[in-house]
Amino acid sequence: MNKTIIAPSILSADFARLGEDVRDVEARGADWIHIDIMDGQFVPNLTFGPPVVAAVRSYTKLPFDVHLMVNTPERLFEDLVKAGADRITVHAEACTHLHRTVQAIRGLGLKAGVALNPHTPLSVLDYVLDDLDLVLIMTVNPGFGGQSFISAMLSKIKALREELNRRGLTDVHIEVDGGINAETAGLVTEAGANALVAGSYIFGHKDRSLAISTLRS
Ligand SMILES: O=C(CO)[C@@H](O)[C@H](O)COP(=O)(O)O
Ligand SMILES: [Fe+2]
Repeated sequence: MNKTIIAPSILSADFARLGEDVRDVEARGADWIHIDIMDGQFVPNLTFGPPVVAAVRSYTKLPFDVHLMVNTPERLFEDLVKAGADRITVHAEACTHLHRTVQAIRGLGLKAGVALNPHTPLSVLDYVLDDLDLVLIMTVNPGFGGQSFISAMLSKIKALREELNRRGLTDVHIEVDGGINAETAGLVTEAGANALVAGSYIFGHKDRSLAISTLRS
């Protein structure tokens, strides 16, 4: 895992021209498309569901990295597979049976991730870490784009990287999400993150190619 993965979050795209915005960030060097699904329950905001994911699928060949900020996420899995999702990340805080939920994602042939809110300790992953493809460390409280990075998350990223190394799990991605920009990207990669989600920084930049290459470097 050498190259840092850049995943623009379409929460900050223009929803009236979502397909074109997704095509545009692919052309400008993005690696994954990060798709935030919110239910208005687990988080106060409400976005969209599988039909919108399916509608943008034909605009890009990039992997769809779906971040589910919903309660009982299992109910969406089959529709997300049909819509063309490649990776599904659920919140540990939203799953009563996290191990079973992770197995369900993998059972459908997708990559499985677990996200942790800023207050959630890494220890909730102790008995599931070996079954994951990705851990998403939230660097803001989930629900909205454009919030400020919580710097206390740097020690959490570092501790996770150390634990993954200790277990020999060098292929597990550490993704970060929230407040990632030209300043914070260096801090999180230094701490051990290798996949960076960025919404407002990329979609709000007048030169998206430069925004993506800046985050990657
Ligand atoms: O999951 C979320 C927010 O809950 C994100 O993926 C946001 O879309 C990140 O936005 P920025 O902080 O990069 O503007
Ligand atoms: Fe997200």
